[in-house]
Amino acid sequence: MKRFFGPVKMAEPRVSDAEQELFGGPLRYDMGWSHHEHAGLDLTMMSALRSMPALVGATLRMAWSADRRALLAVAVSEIGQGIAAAVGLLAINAVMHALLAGTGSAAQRLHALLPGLLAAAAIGVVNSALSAWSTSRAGRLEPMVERIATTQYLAAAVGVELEAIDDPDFRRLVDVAQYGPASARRMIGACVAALNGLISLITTAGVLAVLHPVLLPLLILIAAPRGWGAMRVAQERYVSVMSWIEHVRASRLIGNLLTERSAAQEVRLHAVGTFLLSRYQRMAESAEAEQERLASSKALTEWVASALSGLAMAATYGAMFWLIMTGHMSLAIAGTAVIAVRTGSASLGALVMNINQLHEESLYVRDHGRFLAQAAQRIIPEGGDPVPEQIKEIVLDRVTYRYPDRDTAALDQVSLTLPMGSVTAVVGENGSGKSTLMKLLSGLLLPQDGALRWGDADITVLDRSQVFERVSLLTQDFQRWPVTAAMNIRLGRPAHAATSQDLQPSVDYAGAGPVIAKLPDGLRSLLARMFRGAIELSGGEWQKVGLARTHWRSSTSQADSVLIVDEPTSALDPEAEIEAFDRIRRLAAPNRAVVLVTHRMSGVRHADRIYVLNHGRLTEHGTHDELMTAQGRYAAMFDAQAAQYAPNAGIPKPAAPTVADPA
Ligand SMILES: Nc1ncnc2c1ncn2[C@@H]1O[C@H](COP(=O)(O)OP(=O)(O)OP(=O)(O)O)[C@@H](O)[C@H]1O
Repeated sequence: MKRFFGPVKMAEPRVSDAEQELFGGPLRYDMGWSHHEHAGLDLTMMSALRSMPALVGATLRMAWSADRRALLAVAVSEIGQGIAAAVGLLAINAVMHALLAGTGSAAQRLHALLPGLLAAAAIGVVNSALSAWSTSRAGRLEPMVERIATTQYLAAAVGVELEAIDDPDFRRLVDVAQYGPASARRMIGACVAALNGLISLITTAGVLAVLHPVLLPLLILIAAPRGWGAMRVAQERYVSVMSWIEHVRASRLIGNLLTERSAAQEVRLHAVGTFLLSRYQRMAESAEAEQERLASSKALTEWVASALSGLAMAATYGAMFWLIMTGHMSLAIAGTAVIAVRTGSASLGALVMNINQLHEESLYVRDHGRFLAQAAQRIIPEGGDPVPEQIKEIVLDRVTYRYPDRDTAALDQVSLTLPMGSVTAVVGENGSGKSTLMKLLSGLLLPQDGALRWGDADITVLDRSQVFERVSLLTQDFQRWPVTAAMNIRLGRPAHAATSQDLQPSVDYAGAGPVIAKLPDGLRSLLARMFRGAIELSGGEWQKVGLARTHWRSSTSQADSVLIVDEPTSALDPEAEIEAFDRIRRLAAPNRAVVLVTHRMSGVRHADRIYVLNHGRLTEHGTHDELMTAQGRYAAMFDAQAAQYAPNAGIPKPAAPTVADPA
């Protein structure tokens, strides 16, 4: 019994050996993120039914705000169809009476049939016209609702703090919620159909109750098992989708890697292709096994539901037979009742299916709603004090930051000052916290301890959008937008209109002139390999376009600002690298502080101040000469790099292996 009526449980994850091998275990949601809000994961029938009105209400509110006239038109036409169905039944009842209970000759009885038949025909015409009207209005509403839900989803995703995007739980919610808009669209159709079913059921039930009171409960008995079956199947499917979503995503990821350009070389050279392909197949097979399990479970549930419904149908006809035999029901009424029970059970069955679809879709709409609610809590706050035009310096005062899923702080009590007009370099080993420091400086992350001040104002009281306005960022993994070269530069400050002439100084500044000259359409060339006629640039060429974008951003604002460059030259050849560092230094202006993060020690020696980060702590700072004299970590890093280029250093000898290589 529990198998059919208990809460839907997630299938025990069966770990495929491919998953174990590639990911170290099963890739499944533990549903923990759902649990904390809705204790006991609301997948019982009653809780599903309880939460549905609110979710249907939310979708209808979206439809109302999209086009209230269309929504009203749908409601009116559906109510009209329901009334037409009841009037149609009454017309049939009149026909039955004329046929079975009428008196007179056959011709007279046929004449008496005519008004009822004509009325039924006219009602049929009205009904189909109303149905067509409803279909056309619902067809208008559906894409609008999907668009509104998608826009809400995207707006919420772009508006949240960077910390939320880095949070794995929130990221999962972002993934799950993407199904919400399409479900909201389908909910409109399901709402319309459910409304139609409900109204025609109410009217049919009204007619049945008038014909004989016992017919109504019997009608409900027929449809109840089907309703239960449909809901149960929907819940099982939802739980399955949720528990397998990571698995599906992982096997899709492997599939994509096999065809991706960036992986093409290793796929071939290391024979990764055939290896991953076999794992992909094994993972797909375990997903297929889950589909099969679901289909068998669905078949069993539906079979039980149909059997129970069939029993109820037999009981109904048995009761009618008994009523006729005992003279409690006339033959004419019984004839109409048979038709009404058939129409009623059909519309009840359809209603149940529609409510089931509503329920299934509402589960996804609920995730969408939950995402919007969480995003609203993690949104970058709007408003705040304006950032003063002149700020003199940006100060970090004993700032600490720890990523949500980490035990140790990425930055620990870091203090530094960035005066306007200066170039500050930050160096340190991999993972020492340089990029985290840049995210804090730019206002993308907020200090968890300590303070970050722009001039005299603490960043927490400032209008963050104005802080962002003042920051230019060039990172090594800057976005390569699949748009034209001109737009790639202009996206540094998209709100600022720009002609090709306006962008030319930025192109010249970045030394990107020869790159653009090589393109078939100059700045108008599309830079995206996936589109026909588009061009792909090399890594170094892209970096020049990135530098031009940064210049465009910096040159379009005169207010005091900060320019952050994080490994800007990683893909540049030695000559271009020297030029690039020179250009970056030249960007330091009286109204601009430049912060440079790099592993290339030659690029930092001319910086006004150099800070050395080690395991999230600032260990040294000073000018190049001061730090070299101090003979600390900086001097060691600088000497190590310089030694590789010293004229008499020769080719550096590889260190002797500490463990003998058996190969
Ligand atoms: N989004 C994140 N979520 C969790 N931990 C992170 C995240 N980003 C960085 N970290 C961790 O924070 C620490 C500092 O990382 P950060 O990227 O700031 O170092 P970095 O000095 O810029 O390194 P690299 O020179 O390799 O670019 C590392 O231990 C890293 O694993």
